[in-house]
Amino acid sequence: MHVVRFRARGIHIIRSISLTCPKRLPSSFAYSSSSRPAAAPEKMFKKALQDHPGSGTKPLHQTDLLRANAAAPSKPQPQSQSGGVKRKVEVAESSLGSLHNAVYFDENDFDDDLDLDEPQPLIAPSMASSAISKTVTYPSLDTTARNGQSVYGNEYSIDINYPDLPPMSQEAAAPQSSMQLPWSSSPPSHFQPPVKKPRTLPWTKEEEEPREDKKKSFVTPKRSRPTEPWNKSESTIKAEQKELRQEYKKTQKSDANPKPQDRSKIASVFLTDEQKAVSDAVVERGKSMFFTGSAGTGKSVLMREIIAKLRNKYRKEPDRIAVTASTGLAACNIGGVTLHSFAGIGLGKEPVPELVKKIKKNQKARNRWLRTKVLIVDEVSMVDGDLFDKLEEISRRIRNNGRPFGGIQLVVTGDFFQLPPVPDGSNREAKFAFAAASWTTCIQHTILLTNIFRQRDPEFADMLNEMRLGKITPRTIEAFRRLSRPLDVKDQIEATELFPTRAEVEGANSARMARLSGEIMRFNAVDSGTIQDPQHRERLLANCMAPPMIQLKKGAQVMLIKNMEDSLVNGSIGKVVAFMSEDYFDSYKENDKNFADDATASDDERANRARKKLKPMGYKEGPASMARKWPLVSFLQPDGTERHLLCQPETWKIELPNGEVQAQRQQVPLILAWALSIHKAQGQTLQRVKVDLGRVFEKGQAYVALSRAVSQEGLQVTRFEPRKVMVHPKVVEFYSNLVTITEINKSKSSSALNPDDFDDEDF
Ligand SMILES: Nc1ncnc2c1ncn2[C@@H]1O[C@H](COP(=O)(O)OP(=O)(O)OP(=O)(O)O)[C@@H](O)[C@H]1O
Ligand SMILES: [Mg+2]
Repeated sequence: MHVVRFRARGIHIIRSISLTCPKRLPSSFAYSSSSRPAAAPEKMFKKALQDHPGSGTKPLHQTDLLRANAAAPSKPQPQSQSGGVKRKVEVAESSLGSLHNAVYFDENDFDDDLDLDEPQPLIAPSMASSAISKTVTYPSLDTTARNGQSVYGNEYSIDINYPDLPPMSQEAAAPQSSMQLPWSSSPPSHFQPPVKKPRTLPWTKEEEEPREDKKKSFVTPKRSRPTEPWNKSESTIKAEQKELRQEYKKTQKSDANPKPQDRSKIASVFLTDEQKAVSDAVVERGKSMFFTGSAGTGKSVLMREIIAKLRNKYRKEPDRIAVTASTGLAACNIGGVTLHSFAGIGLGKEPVPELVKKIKKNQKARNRWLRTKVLIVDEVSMVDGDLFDKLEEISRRIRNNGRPFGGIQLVVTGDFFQLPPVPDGSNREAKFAFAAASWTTCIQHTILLTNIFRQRDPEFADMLNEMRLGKITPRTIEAFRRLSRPLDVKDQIEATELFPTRAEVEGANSARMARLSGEIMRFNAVDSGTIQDPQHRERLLANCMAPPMIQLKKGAQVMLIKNMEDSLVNGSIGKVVAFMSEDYFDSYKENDKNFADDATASDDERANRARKKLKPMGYKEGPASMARKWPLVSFLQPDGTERHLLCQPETWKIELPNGEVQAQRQQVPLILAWALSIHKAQGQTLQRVKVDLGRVFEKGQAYVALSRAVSQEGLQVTRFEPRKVMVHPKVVEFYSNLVTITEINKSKSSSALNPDDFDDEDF
């Protein structure tokens, strides 16, 4: 891949001009295509990461451009279409405050730290979920990308041979909160993350070689006859010793070679060159970066990788990394806290000196500011510019360090074409973070990611990119209007309808639930954490993806809201097929031969037959049936297969950088998914989506909603109106500075970038 650097106003673009079809990326993805050979992208990138001096507010001169090599892109990049976007863009009315209240979580996102000094209870481990799978043919299903949060479900794996990854170090794999608390007397094993035991139904046996531990659980271990220790013969002792040695060898072997499934769960995603370049710049060189790109360019995947690597880098001082996001929902998704919560500024309305006083009074908040070396900010498009400036000044003052952001390294991501900052109730128009006075001094490098992973169809990706930039051609308008037809689906999974307001979502989901017959099963969350005040805790958890209570019935359409395994990820859609206890579920595998003929039966039939067959075998309905029943969900996978998961409670944490879990929720990892709010859908990848554009009212909403879909076949759009595609002119202007390189390269081929421009001295 060729990498070109462009520097203007403190902005660098690392752009792939040529994808020489890297191992992991099918060449159909070579969006930005050129046939020139690559020239040491690593070196060029190093050059691109040259320390940025001072404010970086130089005006854009063409002489500022550097070229990595003589290869100009043979075809303009999709993003480059915004270059010179001068057309009038529609701006939505500002009086939308009431609608915002219905959609966004306003003060719920902004907690204060008053209760931080309360004692910390031990954290309960999350319960394991169990998975089973079988193959079913789903006609006309798109087989494209999975959910945005899956770093394991690499949808291109069919095309590419990946090398085996080395196992991740334990420090990297274990979440921060699993570290032993210094004051605790519990043994270290109590702080290890719970081991998940995937469970397999018998009919999956032919497809999947059972893992070592499963094999063990099926086989009754050989035991030597009990003998009094003083009454053992020499040969018995020798036999026992031999057995012990073999056992020991086995355990050693399995420790050295993690099971394939475990490895897939902890394995890193294969980053593309541009993603890797960003990761190296952040982790190895400590650069302050903003990486952005269209929906589906892997920003979230990259951010998760960066967080994992940084956690590994600072494994001895985990509180050096602060993981934050603009909203509670986004924070919950990456296991962090809101930016407000991290800062300890409450709503943050006061002037900086008052906020500084407030923080200084709060020892924990003050310590956070002093200890933090890297501040991660996800979904920055919803961070207010004035807040960014305030935080920058607060950091300098509290840390007594005059460098930008008090010397803290910033790692920021998001797409400003997506949802904008939440208005604060005043009439003031929300200010984007990039418009903050301190933005250019704090962000040393801006990187535009260009490979779109979510949509494999380049035509669809182009349509969405036009929409993103607010520059829709008549041809694209026509194409979107053609998508008003109902989806042609032959299985049970319906398209998830996206709505702008929560009320619409709740209305749609309850109407569908009411249509189902059958018993309602209610699942209440178990909340805990260091915040003892129930209201405060509730406020913190209000933005958690998992609801405090969920009602389900057999046949309910649900979305998985946690990454479980490579193909069962946040965003997977499925149907509840049964409710059963863990013991009952286990009975399947223990009696697998009895169910071998069940492959064609429905899950209900299977469960009934199982019950009948188990009874004569000594299965008692007693304790097992009294035990808590969990939803068994049949999930649809991108390749058209079906996979079953017994959905037992998972844990969501609101965790401070020092590992303190302010609040946590244990709940079944499901939400109803006939309908979903656009706010909750942000960041998701969905196979089947339905959007009524007549309802959208906010800039970026239409783009966020439609760009969740992976294919045109899986997208239904009604009332498509170009005027509904609202783009903020300031965002267009900001991005136009990032993408004018193609134009400039085209018009000024003599200023072709030279590889020598990427010498290391530039750093
Ligand atoms: N390097 C990669 N290799 C393969 N697939 C990837 C890679 N990076 C991302 N993906 C896949 O692309 C899809 C979109 O990724 P992701 O959600 O990170 O995009 P995003 O830029 O955060 O999108 P959005 O702006 O909508 O949040 C996911 O299915 C993810 O698994
Ligand atoms: Mg994302």
